[in-house]
Amino acid sequence: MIVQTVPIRHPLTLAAEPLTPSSFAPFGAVLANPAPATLPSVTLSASSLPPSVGAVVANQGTAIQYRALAPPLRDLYAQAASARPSTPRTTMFVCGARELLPSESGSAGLFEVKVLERHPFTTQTFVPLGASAASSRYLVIVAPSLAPDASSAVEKQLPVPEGDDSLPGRGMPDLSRLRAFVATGAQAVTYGAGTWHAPMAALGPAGTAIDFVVVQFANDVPVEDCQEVVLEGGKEGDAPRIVVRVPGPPKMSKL
Ligand SMILES: NC(=O)N[C@@H](O)C(=O)O
Repeated sequence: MIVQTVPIRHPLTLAAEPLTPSSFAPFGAVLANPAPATLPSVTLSASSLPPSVGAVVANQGTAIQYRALAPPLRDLYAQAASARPSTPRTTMFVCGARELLPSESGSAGLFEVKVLERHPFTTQTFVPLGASAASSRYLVIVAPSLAPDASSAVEKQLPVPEGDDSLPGRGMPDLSRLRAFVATGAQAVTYGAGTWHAPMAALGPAGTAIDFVVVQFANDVPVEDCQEVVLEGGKEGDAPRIVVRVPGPPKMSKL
């Protein structure tokens, strides 16, 4: 549900970066095969598996399992004011490719960020389904939280988990520190609990879509499940906007 309108005070154009586990670590986790060239085999030795992702040979040598691919999913609804219990949810978002604004710089185009949202009590994982690792792409846009504004009555009333410094906290998004990442069809992404993020933005030709399996917890109390803010630059034509410069798709090599 929409909880607040946040004014855009300064125009911002930021370049989308490639999504990597380390660059995205402050906001959540990237899920991808850590060693795509390593295939399971009965003769595979532990030393040829990547370290620190919990790699083990599984299924009688016919699989590799990465047991520590990402931090555990989080369900913090025990702290929700309604006391309404959560349940795990597996849903699907069919995300149509977003229209990009024209850009003069030779990039694929510009994506305008108009809305951010957070799920204060749950992680949320998006797994692209059937997407091409080489050609499917989507934008992951996130922002850290500002320090809480004690003078804001709206903010004070928003339900968020308390007393855990590892969480982003109650504050509104820090628009000056927004980050944008380009993910490929070979990557899934988990937004950390309470992390401000833009609604999923699939990239690609008009009329195409990416299907995502989405895994999260929810209790059906709208303000506890999803808090949205609308970013507003004002009514004038030259009002400040936030735009992400999206690089063009990778060139396919011809055989
Ligand atoms: N991220 C996204 O596209 N949407 C949501 O987070 C949602 O729960 O609506």
